[in-house]
Amino acid sequence: MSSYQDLKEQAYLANMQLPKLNLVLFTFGNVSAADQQRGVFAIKPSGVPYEELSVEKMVVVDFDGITVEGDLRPSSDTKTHAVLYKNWPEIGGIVHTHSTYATAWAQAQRAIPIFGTTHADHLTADIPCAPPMEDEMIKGDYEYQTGFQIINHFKNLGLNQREVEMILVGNHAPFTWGKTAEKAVYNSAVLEAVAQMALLTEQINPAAPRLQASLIEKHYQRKHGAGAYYGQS
Ligand SMILES: O=C(CO)[C@@H](O)[C@H](O)COP(=O)(O)O
Repeated sequence: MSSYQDLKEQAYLANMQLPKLNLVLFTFGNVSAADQQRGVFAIKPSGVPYEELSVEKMVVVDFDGITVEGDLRPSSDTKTHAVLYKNWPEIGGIVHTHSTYATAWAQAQRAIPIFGTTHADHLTADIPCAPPMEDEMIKGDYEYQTGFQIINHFKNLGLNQREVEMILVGNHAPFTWGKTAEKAVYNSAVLEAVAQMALLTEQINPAAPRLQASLIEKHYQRKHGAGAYYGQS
Protein backbone atom coordinates (compact mmCIF):
# COMPACT_ATOMS: atom_id res chain seq x y z
CA MET A 1 0.00 0.00 0.00
CA SER A 2 1.20 3.51 -0.87
CA SER A 3 2.56 5.71 1.94
CA TYR A 4 0.28 8.34 0.43
CA GLN A 5 -2.83 6.13 0.44
CA ASP A 6 -4.90 8.39 2.67
CA LEU A 7 -4.02 11.48 0.61
CA LYS A 8 -4.84 9.70 -2.65
CA GLU A 9 -8.19 8.56 -1.23
CA GLN A 10 -9.04 12.15 -0.19
CA ALA A 11 -8.18 13.40 -3.68
CA TYR A 12 -10.10 10.59 -5.40
CA LEU A 13 -13.28 11.06 -3.34
CA ALA A 14 -13.16 14.84 -3.87
CA ASN A 15 -12.65 14.49 -7.64
CA MET A 16 -15.63 12.15 -7.86
CA GLN A 17 -17.85 14.83 -6.33
CA LEU A 18 -17.33 17.19 -9.31
CA PRO A 19 -19.44 15.24 -11.87
CA LYS A 20 -22.02 14.45 -9.16
CA LEU A 21 -22.42 18.20 -8.55
CA ASN A 22 -22.52 18.93 -12.30
CA LEU A 23 -19.43 21.10 -12.01
CA VAL A 24 -17.48 19.39 -14.84
CA LEU A 25 -17.94 17.77 -18.24
CA PHE A 26 -15.83 14.88 -19.58
CA THR A 27 -12.24 15.47 -18.31
CA PHE A 28 -12.59 19.15 -17.46
CA GLY A 29 -11.26 20.33 -14.09
CA ASN A 30 -9.29 18.67 -11.31
CA VAL A 31 -9.03 18.41 -7.52
CA SER A 32 -5.95 17.97 -5.32
CA ALA A 33 -5.47 17.15 -1.63
CA ALA A 34 -2.27 18.26 0.11
CA ASP A 35 -0.14 17.16 3.06
CA GLN A 36 1.53 20.44 3.97
CA GLN A 37 3.85 18.77 6.50
CA ARG A 38 5.26 16.38 3.91
CA GLY A 39 5.17 18.96 1.12
CA VAL A 40 3.20 16.84 -1.32
CA PHE A 41 -0.28 16.65 -2.84
CA ALA A 42 -2.31 14.05 -4.70
CA ILE A 43 -4.00 15.25 -7.90
CA LYS A 44 -6.20 13.92 -10.69
CA PRO A 45 -4.25 12.48 -13.65
CA SER A 46 -4.45 14.56 -16.84
CA GLY A 47 -7.11 13.73 -19.42
CA VAL A 48 -8.62 10.79 -17.54
CA PRO A 49 -12.45 10.70 -17.56
CA TYR A 50 -13.95 10.76 -14.07
CA GLU A 51 -15.64 7.39 -14.59
CA GLU A 52 -12.21 5.81 -15.17
CA LEU A 53 -10.59 7.30 -12.06
CA SER A 54 -9.43 5.22 -9.08
CA VAL A 55 -7.45 5.85 -5.91
CA GLU A 56 -4.45 4.13 -7.51
CA LYS A 57 -4.53 6.50 -10.51
CA MET A 58 -4.14 9.62 -8.36
CA VAL A 59 -0.68 11.15 -8.94
CA VAL A 60 1.40 12.39 -5.99
CA VAL A 61 3.63 15.42 -6.67
CA ASP A 62 5.79 17.72 -4.55
CA PHE A 63 5.36 21.49 -4.19
CA ASP A 64 7.62 22.02 -7.23
CA GLY A 65 5.23 19.93 -9.33
CA ILE A 66 7.64 16.98 -9.56
CA THR A 67 5.98 13.55 -9.56
CA VAL A 68 6.75 11.58 -6.39
CA GLU A 69 4.45 8.60 -7.04
CA GLY A 70 2.31 7.54 -9.99
CA ASP A 71 2.64 6.39 -13.58
CA LEU A 72 0.13 8.77 -15.16
CA ARG A 73 0.76 12.42 -16.12
CA PRO A 74 -0.55 14.74 -13.40
CA SER A 75 -3.20 17.34 -14.30
CA SER A 76 -2.05 20.10 -16.67
CA ASP A 77 -2.90 22.53 -13.83
CA THR A 78 -0.51 20.83 -11.38
CA LYS A 79 1.91 23.76 -11.22
CA THR A 80 -0.92 26.16 -10.39
CA HIS A 81 -1.90 23.95 -7.46
CA ALA A 82 1.77 23.66 -6.42
CA VAL A 83 2.32 27.44 -6.37
CA LEU A 84 -0.76 27.97 -4.20
CA TYR A 85 0.18 25.22 -1.70
CA LYS A 86 3.75 26.52 -1.47
CA ASN A 87 2.68 30.12 -0.80
CA TRP A 88 -0.46 29.49 1.21
CA PRO A 89 0.45 26.87 3.88
CA GLU A 90 -3.03 27.03 5.41
CA ILE A 91 -4.72 25.33 2.46
CA GLY A 92 -5.11 21.57 2.10
CA GLY A 93 -7.29 21.26 -0.96
CA ILE A 94 -7.72 22.99 -4.34
CA VAL A 95 -10.38 22.63 -7.03
CA HIS A 96 -10.31 23.88 -10.59
CA THR A 97 -13.44 23.56 -12.75
CA HIS A 98 -14.92 25.08 -15.89
CA SER A 99 -18.38 25.23 -14.32
CA THR A 100 -20.71 27.18 -16.62
CA TYR A 101 -21.73 30.28 -14.68
CA ALA A 102 -18.47 30.91 -12.84
CA THR A 103 -16.57 30.48 -16.12
CA ALA A 104 -18.92 32.92 -17.87
CA TRP A 105 -18.07 35.59 -15.26
CA ALA A 106 -14.34 34.74 -15.70
CA GLN A 107 -14.62 35.09 -19.50
CA ALA A 108 -16.41 38.41 -19.00
CA GLN A 109 -13.45 39.39 -16.77
CA ARG A 110 -15.83 40.52 -14.00
CA ALA A 111 -15.80 40.00 -10.25
CA ILE A 112 -19.13 38.66 -8.95
CA PRO A 113 -20.81 41.39 -6.87
CA ILE A 114 -22.32 40.53 -3.49
CA PHE A 115 -26.02 40.96 -4.25
CA GLY A 116 -27.57 38.94 -1.44
CA THR A 117 -27.37 37.01 1.81
CA THR A 118 -26.77 33.70 0.00
CA HIS A 119 -23.42 35.11 -1.13
CA ALA A 120 -22.79 36.79 2.25
CA ASP A 121 -23.38 33.48 4.07
CA HIS A 122 -20.14 32.24 2.48
CA LEU A 123 -17.97 35.33 2.02
CA THR A 124 -18.46 39.01 2.63
CA ALA A 125 -16.58 40.26 -0.44
CA ASP A 126 -17.15 40.32 -4.16
CA ILE A 127 -15.81 37.09 -5.67
CA PRO A 128 -12.60 38.38 -7.24
CA CYS A 129 -11.61 37.99 -10.88
CA ALA A 130 -7.89 38.10 -11.60
CA PRO A 131 -6.92 39.87 -14.84
CA PRO A 132 -6.26 37.62 -17.85
CA MET A 133 -2.67 36.53 -18.27
CA GLU A 134 -0.26 38.81 -20.16
CA ASP A 135 1.25 37.43 -23.40
CA GLU A 136 4.70 36.88 -21.92
CA MET A 137 3.13 34.93 -19.02
CA ILE A 138 1.18 32.78 -21.51
CA LYS A 139 4.31 32.15 -23.60
CA GLY A 140 6.20 31.24 -20.42
CA ASP A 141 5.16 28.61 -17.89
CA TYR A 142 1.40 29.37 -18.11
CA GLU A 143 0.21 27.14 -15.28
CA TYR A 144 3.04 28.30 -12.96
CA GLN A 145 2.22 31.95 -13.78
CA THR A 146 -1.50 31.35 -13.19
CA GLY A 147 -0.69 30.52 -9.56
CA PHE A 148 1.10 33.85 -9.12
CA GLN A 149 -1.67 35.70 -10.97
CA ILE A 150 -4.02 34.45 -8.23
CA ILE A 151 -1.67 35.26 -5.33
CA ASN A 152 -0.77 38.71 -6.65
CA HIS A 153 -4.43 39.59 -7.24
CA PHE A 154 -5.23 38.70 -3.62
CA LYS A 155 -2.35 40.89 -2.45
CA ASN A 156 -3.49 43.79 -4.68
CA LEU A 157 -7.05 43.58 -3.28
CA GLY A 158 -5.89 43.05 0.30
CA LEU A 159 -7.89 39.82 0.49
CA ASN A 160 -7.20 37.01 2.94
CA GLN A 161 -7.17 33.52 1.38
CA ARG A 162 -8.57 32.06 4.61
CA GLU A 163 -11.58 34.39 4.31
CA VAL A 164 -12.11 34.34 0.54
CA GLU A 165 -11.53 30.80 -0.70
CA MET A 166 -12.24 31.30 -4.39
CA ILE A 167 -11.25 33.31 -7.43
CA LEU A 168 -12.04 33.61 -11.14
CA VAL A 169 -9.07 33.82 -13.53
CA GLY A 170 -9.95 36.17 -16.42
CA ASN A 171 -10.61 34.38 -19.73
CA HIS A 172 -10.04 31.06 -18.00
CA ALA A 173 -12.19 29.71 -15.16
CA PRO A 174 -12.53 29.40 -11.36
CA PHE A 175 -10.19 28.05 -8.72
CA THR A 176 -11.33 27.37 -5.14
CA TRP A 177 -9.48 26.07 -2.08
CA GLY A 178 -9.95 25.25 1.61
CA LYS A 179 -8.41 23.46 4.58
CA THR A 180 -9.46 20.19 2.94
CA ALA A 181 -10.24 19.00 -0.59
CA GLU A 182 -13.81 18.39 0.57
CA LYS A 183 -14.16 22.06 1.64
CA ALA A 184 -12.67 23.18 -1.69
CA VAL A 185 -15.32 21.14 -3.54
CA TYR A 186 -18.03 22.69 -1.34
CA ASN A 187 -16.67 26.14 -2.25
CA SER A 188 -16.78 25.28 -5.97
CA ALA A 189 -20.45 24.31 -5.70
CA VAL A 190 -21.26 27.49 -3.73
CA LEU A 191 -19.36 29.60 -6.29
CA GLU A 192 -21.31 28.09 -9.20
CA ALA A 193 -24.66 28.68 -7.46
CA VAL A 194 -23.81 32.28 -6.51
CA ALA A 195 -22.50 32.96 -10.04
CA GLN A 196 -25.79 31.78 -11.54
CA MET A 197 -27.88 33.82 -9.07
CA ALA A 198 -25.78 36.93 -9.77
CA LEU A 199 -26.15 36.58 -13.54
CA LEU A 200 -29.92 36.20 -13.22
CA THR A 201 -30.06 39.13 -10.78
CA GLU A 202 -28.35 41.40 -13.33
CA GLN A 203 -30.62 40.13 -16.13
CA ILE A 204 -33.77 40.78 -14.07
CA ASN A 205 -32.54 44.15 -12.85
CA PRO A 206 -29.36 45.58 -14.48
CA ALA A 207 -29.37 48.25 -11.76
CA ALA A 208 -29.67 45.75 -8.90
CA PRO A 209 -27.89 47.19 -5.86
CA ARG A 210 -25.26 45.35 -3.85
CA LEU A 211 -26.26 43.98 -0.45
CA GLN A 212 -26.37 46.71 2.21
CA ALA A 213 -23.08 47.10 4.12
CA SER A 214 -24.95 46.64 7.43
CA LEU A 215 -26.16 43.20 6.33
CA ILE A 216 -22.71 42.25 5.01
CA GLU A 217 -21.25 43.24 8.37
CA LYS A 218 -23.91 41.21 10.22
CA HIS A 219 -22.98 38.11 8.19
CA TYR A 220 -19.30 38.75 8.80
CA GLN A 221 -19.91 38.97 12.54
CA ARG A 222 -22.06 35.81 12.48
CA LYS A 223 -18.93 34.06 11.24
CA HIS A 224 -16.31 35.89 13.33
CA GLY A 225 -18.22 36.92 16.46
CA ALA A 226 -20.07 40.05 17.48
CA GLY A 227 -17.99 43.18 17.16
CA ALA A 228 -15.56 41.56 14.73
CA TYR A 229 -14.21 44.17 12.37
CA TYR A 230 -15.69 43.92 8.90
CA GLY A 231 -12.70 44.93 6.81
CA GLN A 232 -13.49 43.31 3.48
CA SER A 233 -13.43 45.49 0.35
O1 LIG B 1 -8.05 24.48 -17.52
C1 LIG B 1 -7.97 23.48 -18.22
C2 LIG B 1 -8.05 23.60 -19.69
O2 LIG B 1 -8.28 24.96 -20.02
C3 LIG B 1 -7.79 22.14 -17.56
O3 LIG B 1 -8.19 22.26 -16.21
C4 LIG B 1 -8.66 21.04 -18.13
O4 LIG B 1 -10.01 21.39 -17.91
C5 LIG B 1 -8.35 19.72 -17.41
O5 LIG B 1 -7.03 19.39 -17.68
P1 LIG B 1 -6.39 18.07 -16.97
O6 LIG B 1 -6.52 18.20 -15.49
O7 LIG B 1 -7.17 16.87 -17.47
O8 LIG B 1 -4.95 18.06 -17.43
